[in-house]
Amino acid sequence: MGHIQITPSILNADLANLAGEVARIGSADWVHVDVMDNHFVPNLTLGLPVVESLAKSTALPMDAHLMIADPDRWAPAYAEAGCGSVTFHVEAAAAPVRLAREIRAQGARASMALKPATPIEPYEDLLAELDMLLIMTVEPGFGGQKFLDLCLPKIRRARALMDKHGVETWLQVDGGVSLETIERCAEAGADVFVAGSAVYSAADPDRMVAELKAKAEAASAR
Ligand SMILES: O=C(CO)[C@@H](O)[C@H](O)COP(=O)(O)O
Ligand SMILES: [Fe+2]
Repeated sequence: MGHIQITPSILNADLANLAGEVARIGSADWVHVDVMDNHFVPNLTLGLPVVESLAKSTALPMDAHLMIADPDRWAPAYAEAGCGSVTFHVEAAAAPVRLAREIRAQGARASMALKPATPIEPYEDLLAELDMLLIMTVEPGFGGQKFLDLCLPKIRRARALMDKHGVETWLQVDGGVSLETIERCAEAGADVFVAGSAVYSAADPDRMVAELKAKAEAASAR
């Protein structure tokens, strides 16, 4: 298991002031950027030119979460645009192994996401190709949704498969992560935590990042 990392999602931040919003989370490990295309998910956010500008405007590494159709076409470009980690959805990818290799070849960490109803078991042999596995804990598309406890057994099974194969793959959770739910995720074996509304609805977002991290660290040590 990697060390505990917090990657705030800017989805519910002030999108007219992205650089300023990212400056409010200086102690975060990554900035999580949700790219939605209104095809793979019923929502539209931002795309490559905005991500490229944002990557230049902050010292924090960018964690791009691509909720788009045809990631095979687009994901390597996000790595080229300066994202340190690029996540594609396996439900949308035509050739996930080739895509993960292309992302790595561009110098970024390759990550694959699973929606709540997508099982991990068919992808067991892909884990070594991935730097991170993202287990969604809400249906992708919107911030501020309620955490789905039904995803916890999958997090445990994914962690067990990673241990079995001895891989260094990080295990990220995304959706409804808060001070109330983060311990459950950490106890189940997650080590990278996306938090959107929990961070940006807090009076002091950077302090919330620290509080989330402390809770996850304590829970993962148990
Ligand atoms: O990918 C997504 C939603 O599809 C997430 O990154 C959310 O945007 C996180 O927001 P909260 O659920 O933490 O409010
Ligand atoms: Fe996300």
